[in-house]
Amino acid sequence: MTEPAFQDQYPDDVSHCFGCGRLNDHGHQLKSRWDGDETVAWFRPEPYHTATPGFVYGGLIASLVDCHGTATAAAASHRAEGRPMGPDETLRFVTASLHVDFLRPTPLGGPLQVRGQVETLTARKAVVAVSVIADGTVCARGRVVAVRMPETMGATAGPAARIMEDAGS
Ligand SMILES: CCCCCCCC/C=C\CCCCCCCC(=O)SCCNC(=O)CCNC(=O)[C@H](O)C(C)(C)COP(=O)(O)OP(=O)(O)OC[C@H]1O[C@@H](n2cnc3c(N)ncnc32)[C@H](O)[C@@H]1OP(=O)(O)O
Repeated sequence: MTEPAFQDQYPDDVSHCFGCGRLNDHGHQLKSRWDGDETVAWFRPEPYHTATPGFVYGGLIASLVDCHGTATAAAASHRAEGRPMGPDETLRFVTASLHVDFLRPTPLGGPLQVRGQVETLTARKAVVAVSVIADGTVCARGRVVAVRMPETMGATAGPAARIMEDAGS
């Protein structure tokens, strides 16, 4: 049986992210899982994710790197601390820094493989290297610095909570 994706184990209050939130009907709903010591996610860009005809928009690629990187940070922290993932037991990370190198045009049409490797991990911070691969060719490489989420960013912390409620999500 396939393991549930990291993002499917996030508690509701952090599941509205445009890149990966399972409660965001308008978002990408990226799903990341372990593959040995690395992590992997698959995403098939739609025709409307175009940069120039036939190629994927770079902002979408950055979004995939971002959400796969932060999810990898959360999962790696759980693994390192020997804590099971789940809605009551959450180590939450947000993006402090997002760097992407676009090595070659990314073809639109097939699935993209997004792979993550943890470079460094401390209690408060993870650095994750991410590759975006189309048909076996690495088209973009990124690096995400993910930091444990401040309490002030939770969904119940500000105006966002009200907006989400109004939107019915
Ligand atoms: C597997 C199961 C999982 C289960 C459960 C998981 C739960 C899921 C939880 C959550 C999911 C959320 C959904 C995903 C989100 C998607 C990603 C986004 O779009 S997030 C939005 C964009 N990001 C922001 O809006 C942050 C805004 N910035 C901040 O709030 C702060 O600046 C923050 C928290 C990033 C840093 O806070 P400070 O400034 O108080 O922290 P200081 O102590 O200065 O830094 C901590 C460490 O980070 C480094 N650092 C900080 N900023 C850096 C930067 N820009 N570049 C490099 N390093 C940086 C520092 O050098 C320091 O490192 P040293 O500990 O000394 O090694």
